[in-house]
Amino acid sequence: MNAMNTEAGDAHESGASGQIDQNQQNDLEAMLAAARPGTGAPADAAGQRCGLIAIVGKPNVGKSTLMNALVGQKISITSRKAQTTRHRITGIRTRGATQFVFVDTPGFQTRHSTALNKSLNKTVIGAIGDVDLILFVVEAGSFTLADAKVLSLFKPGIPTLLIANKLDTVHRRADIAPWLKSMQERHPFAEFVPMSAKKRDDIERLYGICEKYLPEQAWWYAEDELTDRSEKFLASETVREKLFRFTGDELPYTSTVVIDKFDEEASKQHKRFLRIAATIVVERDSHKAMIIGEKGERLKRISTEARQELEKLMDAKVFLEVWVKVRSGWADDEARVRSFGYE
Ligand SMILES: Nc1nc2c(ncn2[C@@H]2O[C@H](COP(=O)(O)OP(=O)(O)OP(=O)(O)O)[C@@H](O)[C@H]2O)c(=O)[nH]1
Repeated sequence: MNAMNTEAGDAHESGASGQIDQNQQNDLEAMLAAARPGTGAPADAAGQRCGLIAIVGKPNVGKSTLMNALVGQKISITSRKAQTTRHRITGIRTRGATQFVFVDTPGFQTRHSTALNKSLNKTVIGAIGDVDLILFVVEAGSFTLADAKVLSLFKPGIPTLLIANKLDTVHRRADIAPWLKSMQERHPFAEFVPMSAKKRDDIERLYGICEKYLPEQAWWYAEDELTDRSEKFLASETVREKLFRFTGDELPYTSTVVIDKFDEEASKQHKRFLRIAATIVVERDSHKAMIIGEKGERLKRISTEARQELEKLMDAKVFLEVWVKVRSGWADDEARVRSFGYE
């Protein structure tokens, strides 16, 4: 794009001095239109960069917060509760000549080894095998066994940045330098980035650092695309976020949301009308009661907030039904985990 912009500038100057004729002007406009993203493959990818970036780390270190800040809009679901991100989610951001394609990964579970956790760990390994850059996120000043287990999965050869996140919570900044030195001995990190995913300036700096590691190639997506996940997936993530928000720390992370119906129907009153049915699957009757709440109040709030958010997200009128079902022990049952879509 840079090359194209320069040519456009030159043409404008010569046009102003009367040196460019109408045919040349038409040719130039056609050439610029062909190079514009979203109108088909660029005719000339000169100067464009594009690549995959995996954001990896143990649960709760701030991976979703980081990706949302980098993509500039909420895509992945964040919450104070660990393990809310189960799926591989991509966020896309195009800035200047560079397209950053982010892969968020589930928190790496080391403590329990149920079928669900094994499936999560497989997703992490799958996500980092074929990327151009890994952002390994840890909490600044801390390195635990869980961090070490994630780090041990990395294949040599993929440049890895150590993202020392939540720097704003470190009171003794003097401790960071020796800690970084000890990290240098653990892995050949390409660079160290002490930062806070909640600080705009740090996010800006991070784009500049990541850019260098992405190969020169034509963009894969249109300039304004943010995610390639389906609306159905976003619907289940939205219900799940509300579920965890309204149940706090009481509900185990093994609870999940399955979308049973996602239909777009014709409507005279609304430009889009979506009929969605979701089932929250829990392990125990007591969890079901907790979600439903006194006289169904809690489930009503979960559904209402999810519907309102989905209407904004999908620019549509949404009719949402939410059910709660008990499936005891499903997190231990490999076939069931697969039937819910966690490969
Ligand atoms: N103070 C501070 N808090 C942060 C920062 N980044 C993230 N957090 C908080 O840390 C908590 C966990 O953040 P998430 O982004 O959900 O973490 P995650 O790594 O995606 O977690 P999982 O989905 O469980 O794998 C949230 O309460 C965030 O608000 C930061 O830079 N500073």
